[in-house]
Amino acid sequence: MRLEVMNGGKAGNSVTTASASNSSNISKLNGFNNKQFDGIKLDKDFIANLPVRLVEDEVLKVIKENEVCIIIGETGSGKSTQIPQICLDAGLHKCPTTGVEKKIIVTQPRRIAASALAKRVASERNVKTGTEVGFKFRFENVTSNETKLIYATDGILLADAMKDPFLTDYSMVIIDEAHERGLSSDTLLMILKILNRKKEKIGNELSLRIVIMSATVEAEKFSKFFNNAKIFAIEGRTYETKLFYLSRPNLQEGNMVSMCVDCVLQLDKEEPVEHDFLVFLPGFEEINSAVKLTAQRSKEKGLTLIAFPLYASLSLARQAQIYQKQSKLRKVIYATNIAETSITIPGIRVVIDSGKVRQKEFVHDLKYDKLVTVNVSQAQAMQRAGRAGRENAGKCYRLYSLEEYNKMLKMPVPEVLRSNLTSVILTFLKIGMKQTKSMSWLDSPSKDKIMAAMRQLKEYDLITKLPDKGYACSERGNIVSEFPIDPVLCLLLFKAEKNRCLVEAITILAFLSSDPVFTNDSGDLEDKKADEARRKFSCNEGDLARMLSIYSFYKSFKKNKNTSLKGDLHRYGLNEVRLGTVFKVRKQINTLCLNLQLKMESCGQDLLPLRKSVAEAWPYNLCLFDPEINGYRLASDKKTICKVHPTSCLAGVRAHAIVFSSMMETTERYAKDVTLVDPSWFKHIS
Ligand SMILES: Nc1ncnc2c1ncn2[C@@H]1O[C@H](COP(=O)(O)OP(=O)(O)OP(=O)(O)O)[C@@H](O)[C@H]1O
Repeated sequence: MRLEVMNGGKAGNSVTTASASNSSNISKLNGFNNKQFDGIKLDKDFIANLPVRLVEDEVLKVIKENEVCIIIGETGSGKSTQIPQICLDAGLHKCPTTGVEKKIIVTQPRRIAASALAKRVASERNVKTGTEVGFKFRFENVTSNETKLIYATDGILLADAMKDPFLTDYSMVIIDEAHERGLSSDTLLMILKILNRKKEKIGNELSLRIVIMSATVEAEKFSKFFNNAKIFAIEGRTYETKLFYLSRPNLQEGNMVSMCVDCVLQLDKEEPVEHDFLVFLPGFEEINSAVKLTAQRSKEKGLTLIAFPLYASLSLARQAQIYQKQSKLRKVIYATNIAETSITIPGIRVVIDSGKVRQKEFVHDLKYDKLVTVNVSQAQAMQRAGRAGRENAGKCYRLYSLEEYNKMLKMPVPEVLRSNLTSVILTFLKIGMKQTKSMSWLDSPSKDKIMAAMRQLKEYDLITKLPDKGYACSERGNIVSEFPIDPVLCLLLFKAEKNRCLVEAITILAFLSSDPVFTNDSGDLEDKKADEARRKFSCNEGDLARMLSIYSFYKSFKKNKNTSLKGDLHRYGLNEVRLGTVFKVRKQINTLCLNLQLKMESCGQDLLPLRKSVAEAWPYNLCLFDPEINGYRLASDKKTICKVHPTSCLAGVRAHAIVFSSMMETTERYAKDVTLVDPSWFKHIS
């Protein structure tokens, strides 16, 4: 198939004010040739000519003079790597009033960006990562006492804020890629605003600087939110990215994978072999298919293409493969939106954008999350295009027409508007807010949704009414807010403690808050092998029971030092890295339960108490089998029908009643991680 494309101009061109166009410097800087450090090539002139560096003094002045400011600049202009260094070199890691040494923290929506940026900045400063510059995310802390500049995921800073809302360890917080509007970064901004207001009230002097950065942020909205904070725009981009669109609207939605692979094969004929490709697809299923198809087609045609997957649940080691230089081979990386912001992958000169992204949406009426595939926003499309043209001029092929692009939303829908609000509200109450009315939202969810979340929190006994006015976290709510898991999932702990099976519940929660452990999910094994593995561990009681048997299998292998854990687990169709994560999460939950002095009891082989606990914790997730439709109906809303997910132990079993842990909607609605229950148990559950 010949892909018809039309030239659509260049990426960017949206900002004005401090002009720093350096295009005249670029031709002589092609290629990095100065110095090699940590495997990354650096060029001092190149850095000095980044648009941010050309207006360095103005940037610093704005940051110094304003407690809160918003900085916007094109992709690749040097925001994420240079602004934190400018601040560090100016001593802004010290408390502005007392001069005490603190830290600057820069938040990123994703782990891969946090670690890549820290490594890049450490290299630029000629220091080892983890000394002056480090990074932090769940289960990974590459910082030390010396660290003054930390790149971290926004979830990590949010966890810090829950413990210390005044963030006293930091002199400065930089929220990068604010346009993404993830739940953690929005919640953080709301906490920072409250913090600011509180400081004003108690007459505190300047102690924490806040900088909000993005290429595409809705600057005015953020400015208004922070009391008309100063906006500073940096003009200029390093290299051009030429945009191409389909000449006609894309009507082949179901054919996204083959369309992307066709595009890769076609461009392979046109582009020099040293130009690597980055292809954006919505999820790991499409990515694994695309990697396989590319390998197959490349072999058939004798092409020199090597394809890599990139998505969040891949191990960090496999993610890092994308950075390896491939001599005489063209690297083609198929990625989710994990590669959309902040990262620079050396060698990428061409981006192919399917225009789709997969995201979670909460169905408020029925109280479950569904996964949907939607069009990206224009802001996301711009970020994707921005991954080319970082070391040299680049190209971006959009697999949609200009007309389709113009119909896309300008900005992504903020996660707070499509999420269950229970955890956000719990966070607010935890930091001392008493009323939903006084919570400031960047985009306020509807009153109905806020009220529904409050009802759910009350129902689950996570909040209590205060004698005067408003609410506070209940004892149970305080406990739940300590856990790194969804509050609703957490309810299982309390029911299990009562039913004397907390040990089992902890293991299950560790599995439910980690990625699936069967290897085909990471593309390592054929589906057939993973299916075999699933059958091997299958349990009549359902998928949560299967998790327990996988866990004890893993533990016994781990104990046996004579065997090769990796080889054995692989043979059994299990992913060692993911099981390792489950192990760590389990340890974390276990420690929290011990600290809280919960009764650590096990139900042993008899899983009845555990199944009852599941029924009591998630009664809304009860589904009853309907032979007429050969499927299930949600007990709380009979119109809602679903199937058991094909990867479940109970797929194909006509069980009378089941409770699911999550629901997934693709072309069909699937109950996932299901447990066999008895409908009579529900009569006693309020
Ligand atoms: N890990 C890296 N390897 C090679 N070059 C890099 C790396 N990180 C950054 N660069 C170079 O530094 C430039 C500036 O990167 P930086 O991430 O600071 O820009 P940015 O304005 O934050 O971009 P974005 O908005 O896309 O995140 C990039 O265009 C790239 O040329």
